[in-house]
Amino acid sequence: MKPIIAPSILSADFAYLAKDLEMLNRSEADWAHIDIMDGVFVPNISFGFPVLKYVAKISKKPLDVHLMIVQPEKFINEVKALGAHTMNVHFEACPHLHRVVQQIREAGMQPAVTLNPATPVAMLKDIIQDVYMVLLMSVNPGFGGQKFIEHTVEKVRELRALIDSTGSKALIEVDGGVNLETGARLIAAGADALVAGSAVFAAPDPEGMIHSLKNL
Ligand SMILES: O=C(CO)[C@H](O)[C@H](O)COP(=O)(O)O
Ligand SMILES: [Fe+2]
Repeated sequence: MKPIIAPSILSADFAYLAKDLEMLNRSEADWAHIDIMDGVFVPNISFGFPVLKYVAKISKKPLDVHLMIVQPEKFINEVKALGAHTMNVHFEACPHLHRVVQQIREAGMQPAVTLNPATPVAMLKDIIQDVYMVLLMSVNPGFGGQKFIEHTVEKVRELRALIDSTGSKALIEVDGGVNLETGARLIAAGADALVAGSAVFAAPDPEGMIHSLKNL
């Protein structure tokens, strides 16, 4: 099966965002990955809902929303109003993760749990049956264009084993430093979905790069 490809608009040209979103609409991308940062959970601020309202208007791709913010449960209604497909919340930002996952599902979105590089896969044991997807960060969240953390490949294998041993249907998505080389190894290890920011938007032919990632 071909991987799900979710280009991250964090690396798009914000001055010409509509142009980049229209490129994504034409491309073989499956989802548009949306990185929301609050300057508290991560040391950077990206964009918020007033901007994303227009992104949602132009994008024809389902939105894969990655919230790098504290108390993400406060924004379930705002994410829902965007028409988001997936709402990714960080394990490290949610002391009451089970409740947040339930609330996301009740709001009609697919709940996904994201792990920082230093959070072990084993922490997911009691939530893996309840989530649509697990997003493994392969860089420390906050910035695009960082170097891929090698240990993520082993984490994908561990997560695949956990999913298979519990009968969960959770998808495995990986985010950070994904390109054709790291992407191929992640898929071989059992990843279902790849997020790619700079690999797509800094490529001479972004649409061609999405095609190449899709056909890894
Ligand atoms: O969540 C993120 C950063 O926190 C981004 O999705 C990720 O960094 C994508 O950018 P790149 O592919 O350039 O690493
Ligand atoms: Fe992301």
